[in-house]
This record gives sequence, structure tokens and C-alpha cells, in this order.
Amino acid sequence: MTQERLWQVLDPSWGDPRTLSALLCSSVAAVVLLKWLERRQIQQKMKEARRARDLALEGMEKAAGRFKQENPGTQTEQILSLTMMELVEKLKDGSLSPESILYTYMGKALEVTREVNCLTDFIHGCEDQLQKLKNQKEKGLLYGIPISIKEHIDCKGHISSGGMVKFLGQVKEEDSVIVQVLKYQGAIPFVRTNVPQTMINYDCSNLIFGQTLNPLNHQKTPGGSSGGEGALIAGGGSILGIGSDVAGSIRLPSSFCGLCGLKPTGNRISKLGVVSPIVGMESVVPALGPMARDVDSLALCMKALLCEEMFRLDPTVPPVPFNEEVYTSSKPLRIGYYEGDGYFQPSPSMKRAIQETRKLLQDAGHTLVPFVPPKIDYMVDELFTRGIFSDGAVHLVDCFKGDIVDPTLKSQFNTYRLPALVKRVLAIVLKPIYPRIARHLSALCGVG
Ligand SMILES: CCCCCCCC/C=C\CCCCCCCC(=O)NCCS(=O)(=O)O
Repeated sequence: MTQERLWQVLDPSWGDPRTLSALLCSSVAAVVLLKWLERRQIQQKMKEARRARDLALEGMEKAAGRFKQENPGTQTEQILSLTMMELVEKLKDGSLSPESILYTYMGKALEVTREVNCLTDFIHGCEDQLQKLKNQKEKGLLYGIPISIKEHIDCKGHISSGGMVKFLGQVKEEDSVIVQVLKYQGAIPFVRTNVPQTMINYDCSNLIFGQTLNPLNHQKTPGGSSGGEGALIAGGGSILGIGSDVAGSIRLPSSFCGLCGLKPTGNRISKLGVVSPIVGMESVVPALGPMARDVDSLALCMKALLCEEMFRLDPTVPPVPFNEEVYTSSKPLRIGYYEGDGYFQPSPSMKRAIQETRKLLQDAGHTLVPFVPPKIDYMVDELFTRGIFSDGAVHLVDCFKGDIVDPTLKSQFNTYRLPALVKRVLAIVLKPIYPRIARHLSALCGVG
């Protein structure tokens, strides 16, 4: 149809067709321009956050450099080679000073982040905490131990973004309860570590701070979501870190980076002062927990955290201290294990690790009982996925207004953002061919 014919068909009462087409074109142009401006604004915010990170790390480098210059005899290599328990002992008997350990780890953490991009911030208040410790008579269980903190756990004077633009610019006025308790026990929080956007991801990338690499193999991810912690500790830049986990976020990076990690029982450790794009999670409870190079360090950290001070700061945490008697008991245990859960296919190396562990435990006198996890499909789809996304992922998707989705999250996010009706229809259509995908889509509709 020619343009002339089109003008003839259009009802003249609509107005001049030329005006109409001009209006249409300018509306499209305005939308494109607005989108472009919005994207530019988002990118600007990301750039500012990155710049703040770079400035903070520059400050950290200067402080570490100054200490090195003023204390040329510091045994850096020796300090970095000690286990956390050895550091604790040497700090206690005074043969090592908290500052020599803190500044040594600051220097090493900077080295590691240059290689794998695991740091998002330097906690400048660590130098105040150092001074405070010097004036304290009582030495806490973690006296003088530098500790790294996952990025979404609040530290006074810093932002907690979870890799999301929405949370940038909100400088926290208080330390989270866990950070307060760590300081109370004499630890020195000194750096914050990278996370994947939203933290609902097993990679470790966001568009603000970038992708974190695995120090054992740069072609691989350190895992997520506590991937910055995993990379930093495995690279030797921290002796102890705090991560969080609802479905593997401490355990996966610990495994990928050759570390030890513990996801405590939900509500065992206070989560007051932690940012998350998912609200609720009442039936699938996330937990904060330690990551380190050995089990003794995890146990000491748990012992330090489960104290009166935490129960006082967060009365919702059951006041149950660390059970030393159970932990140190050598009584033989009855331990259940499985090689595969029937849902996720374990790799041959995972199967081998299970068998090797089983054998070690049996040789140590424990009784090992194989079992098959019951109702696994129901557990994953109905209890886990529907539990986490009980609102049909509406709040999570909402948090992306004014943000750009990281490529590592895109396919996952595209499913979350589907309208509930589309998810429901797709679940019905796909059920006969892909029952597992159908169940997942149905669970993503949430409850109600
Ligand atoms: C009980 C484990 C079941 C895993 C089922 C996975 C099914 C796949 C469905 C959706 C993918 C969801 C990925 C969830 C990743 C969660 C990673 C994590 O633990 N993040 C920590 C969030 S926290 O709030 O900071 O603890």
C-alpha cells in the first residue's frame, strides 16, 4: 500500500496523518532516549561505586605500605604460613602483634584481588578496632584475627549492595550484629568480598564490581554466592571469612576453592543487618557462617559467635552456646550418608570424595549408614523453590527496576520475570515432555 493510499484509508477525523506519524515517531524516539538515559544513569551509579572501591583499596595499599616501611623486619612470609590456631596462640602469648598480622594480611589481600578481583571494599575502621584492642584488658576468643566479610553484611560507614544498584548509596549507620560480635571477640574486620548479583547464583559476578575468578584456576568460577570469600581465603589473603548460605552459598565456594565452610542451622547466628533482594525466606532459612582453611578455625569462630553478646544484641537467636563437650567428644557416632540424592548427578570425583570420607570415618570407629533422601522432587520443588520464591519472585524482579541484569544471571532471571499465568501455562504444556522443568516453573509461581 502506498503512502498516499494509506492517507486515504485513515479516517480524516483522526487528524492530519502527517501529524499522526510525526507523533508516533517522536514517541518511539522519546522512549528510546529515556531508556538510553536510564541505562546511562545506572552505569554512572555503577561507575561511582567502582571508583569508591578503587579509592578504598588505594587507601588500604597506602596504609599497608606505610606499616611495611616503618616495620621492615615484619616476618610476612612466616605470618602468612601460620594456621589460624597458631596465630591465636602467638597473639595470646604476645610473640606476634595484632598490627603485624593485620597489615600483612592487608598487603596479601591486595595482591590476591589484583589477580582474581575478590575485594569490594576496605573497612577503614579496622585501624580504629586495632587501637581499641590495644587498650582492652580482656582478650576475646578471636583477639587480633583479621577477618573478611561478605559484601551484603552491613559494616558501619559502608554500603551493602548485594551486587545491585538499588542498594547503592545507602551508607549503613550500624554494624550488623555479626560484625559487632566479631569485634567484641577481638576480631578485626578489614575487607569486604564480592558476590554475584542478588546472591541467588552459584557464579560470582555483578556489573558493579565485576567477575571474581578462582585462584586455583582462572578459567573457573570460585563458586557462589560467597565467591569473593572463597577466592580471597584460597588465595591466602584472609585467614577467616564470613559468608552466607541458603542453598550452597558457603558450601559451594568452599568446595570449589579447596576450603572448609560451615552453614550453621538457620537462626543459630543473627542475620540482623544483612541485605537481601528476597524478603521472607521463612521456610527456607538462610544462614551466615564461617569459611576458613581448616575445621578448627570454623569451630573457634562458631564458639566466639555463640556468646551472650549475640544473644543480647538479637533476642530472636536461641541462647544456646557452643557445645564444647559434644565437639571434643571422641564417642563413636552413627553418621548417615548418601552418594547421590537422585536429583543432582554427582561427578565421579564427588562420588570418590564421599567414599574416601566414609572410609576415613569408619576407620576412626564411627558407624556409617547409607540412606536415600526421601521425596527429593517434593523437597527441591515444593519445599525449597516454592519456599524461597513464595511471592512468585515478584519482590526479586521488582528490585531490578533501575538495574541491568548480569549476564551470569540472565537465563535464571528471565524465568523469574515471566508472568505467573505464563509460568502456569508453560508448566502444563511442558509437563509430559519435561516434567522436571514443569515442576520448577510451577514452583516459581509461589504460594497463594
Ligand atoms: C536444597 C538445595 C536445593 C537446590 C535446588 C536448586 C534448584 C534450582 C532452582 C533455582 C535456582 C536457585 C539458585 C539458588 C542459589 C542460592 C545460593 C545461595 O545459597 N545464596 C545465598 C543467599 S543468602 O540469602 O545470602 O543466604
